[in-house]
Amino acid sequence: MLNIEEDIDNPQLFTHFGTNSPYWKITTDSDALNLSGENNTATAAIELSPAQAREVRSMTGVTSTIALSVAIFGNPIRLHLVGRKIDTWMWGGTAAHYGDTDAVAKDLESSLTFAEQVVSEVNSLVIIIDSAGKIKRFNRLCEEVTGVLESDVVGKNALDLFVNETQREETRSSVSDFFRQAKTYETMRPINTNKGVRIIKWRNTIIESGSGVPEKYLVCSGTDVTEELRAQEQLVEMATTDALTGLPNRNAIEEKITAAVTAPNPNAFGLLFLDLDNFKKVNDHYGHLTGDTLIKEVSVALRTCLTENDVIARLGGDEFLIMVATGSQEKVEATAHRILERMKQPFQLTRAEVYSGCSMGIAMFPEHGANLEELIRSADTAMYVAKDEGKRTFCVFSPKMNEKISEYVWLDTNMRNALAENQFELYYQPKVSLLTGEIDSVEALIRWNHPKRGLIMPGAFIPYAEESGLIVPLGRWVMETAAKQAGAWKKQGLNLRIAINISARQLRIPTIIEDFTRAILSNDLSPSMVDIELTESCLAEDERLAHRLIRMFRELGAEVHLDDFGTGYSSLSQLARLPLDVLKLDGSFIKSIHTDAKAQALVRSMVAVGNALNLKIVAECIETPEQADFLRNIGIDYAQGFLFAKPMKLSDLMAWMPASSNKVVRIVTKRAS
Ligand SMILES: Nc1nc2c(ncn2[C@@H]2O[C@@H]3COP(=O)(O)O[C@H]4[C@@H](O)[C@H](n5cnc6c(=O)[nH]c(N)nc65)O[C@@H]4COP(=O)(O)O[C@H]3[C@H]2O)c(=O)[nH]1
Repeated sequence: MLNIEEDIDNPQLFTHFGTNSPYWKITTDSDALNLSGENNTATAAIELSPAQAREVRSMTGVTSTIALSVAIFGNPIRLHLVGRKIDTWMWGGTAAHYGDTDAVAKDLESSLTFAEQVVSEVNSLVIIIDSAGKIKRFNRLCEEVTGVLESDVVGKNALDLFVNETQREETRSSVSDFFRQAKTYETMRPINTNKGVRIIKWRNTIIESGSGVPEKYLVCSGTDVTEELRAQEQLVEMATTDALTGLPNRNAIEEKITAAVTAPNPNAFGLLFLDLDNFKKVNDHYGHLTGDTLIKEVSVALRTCLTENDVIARLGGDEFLIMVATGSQEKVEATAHRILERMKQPFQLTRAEVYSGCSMGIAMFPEHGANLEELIRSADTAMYVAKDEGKRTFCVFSPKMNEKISEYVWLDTNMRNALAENQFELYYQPKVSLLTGEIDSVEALIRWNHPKRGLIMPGAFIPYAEESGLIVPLGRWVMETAAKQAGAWKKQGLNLRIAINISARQLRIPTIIEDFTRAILSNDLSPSMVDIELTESCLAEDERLAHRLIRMFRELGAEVHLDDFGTGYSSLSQLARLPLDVLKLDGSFIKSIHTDAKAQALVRSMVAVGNALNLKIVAECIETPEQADFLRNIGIDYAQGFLFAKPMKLSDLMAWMPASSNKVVRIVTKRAS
């Protein structure tokens, strides 16, 4: 271990400078070696020979030692200088005189060399700069990375050399703050390297100089984090981007919305929840690849309808969320209109040209939600209402919509139990011959006896059952119950046909024909005892499927009736193609039939169509004898309505039949098995 105090054998330095290790410096413009004590208390200029001065000036930026034989005020002394090149024009360090000078100097030099080697070889960029921003050290890695040699940069301003102009002033002030506060800190800076601009993470620490004039230095050790940052960016991008469309994903837009609503003075904005209409059909029909292409095309199209301040994200499937950067509801609605207009144009996909409408819900901040969850829920609710209102439209949220949604939630939980707990019941409404008054058949109409709510009519739950898929088990139950009833009547000697309603959604059940056949056979019936009522919407959804199933029902012996005729869009040619038995005129035409000439003309033309196609015609919702007379006079065969009988429970129907001799002449048994 080095003990400087004990090794002193010459008191000269202490006598002159008040210290055994005065500071030394030499500049480019003079060969005098300047020695000075602590706080410049005592100074001396020692003339060196040109060779000695050259030797001192050969010291590099890396600290090293040299020994010189000089005289101080005439007294010879062997001085050991420890120091380095400090500036482009100055060298400096600490001078000492030791008894075992060579050994000590060697020891010191090897420690310094070791430290220098560490600085040089360490796998970090190391730059040491002084409080004026001038470079003191620039290690090997810095040289490699920048292609600049240490000897060329020592004494030059680090910021001017390596920090780009835009960041220079900011960096300059943070460096001087740093010298003032002398705390270690980390910073990330782009620097120009021979591989282009790289991002370096710097750990900056202040150290006091160990030699020469006491000075603070900034030691910056840096690591190239460009790749790491890039990887992080990629991760962030993956976590916030929808892979299919490249749009922001749910996380990304939710973050934006949260930031917008939690800002100190939040601005009003609109949220637009968008869901494609009939996307499932495209997927089912053309396959998922085409479905994906459609989603991509739609995302491009949607962007063209937005301003650059709006944010659009794909939430998944065919759902998009748009944050419209305006506080005005009118402007959000204008955006929705633009989208609807754009979506009227077809999308050209590889295998097909596809029209894809959309339904949208709008929620405004802060009126329709104070936070992310409320806003998205409101926009989503409004979107569902838009779907419910016939799709290809948008709705602005209103609190009333929540009632509708809570009704859906109620239906969802209660309908599932209702089937298991036998709460459904079939009512029967007779269809009579207008000419004879005979009962032709009955229509089975479903009712729900809820233990608390009482009797619930089908209009209140069938649409929901269709949407949720509950229509599948419910429809099967109707089929089985109606067949069982027809079987029971058959056993009693009463051959009364029952018509059941089948919705468009039910036609898509692959086992529908099988279910029908099983219901008929297990009740020892012929299918001709059960008729099928389909609405025009069944034809609109998938005409080919409807056509095929109608044929199959008829091959089994069932009659197929087209319900609510006149309300849909069946063309004459379409009607002519369908193998139907009966056209059932919609009740809406009947209401004013005996007074309104327009309604009369319409009904007459529908009757003409029916006759031309050789179809039986049934009119529904007959409430007055005048309506019945008019319809009879224009040649309508059968009718159904409150005038004859309301839909009745089984027991009421059975009670009504025998006592109805003034209304019902007799029960007809046509095509009975
Ligand atoms: N104002 C008035 N109304 C009359 C008159 N005569 C009959 N009605 C009503 O008109 C509707 C006729 O049934 P729909 O057109 O098949 O229309 C049915 C049918 O589309 C559907 N539905 C009923 N039961 C079932 C079922 O088991 N399955 C399916 N999928 N749908 C059903 O629910 C709709 C409504 O059924 P309901 O409420 O029972 O309403 C029935 C019936 O009660 C009348 O003179 N005046």
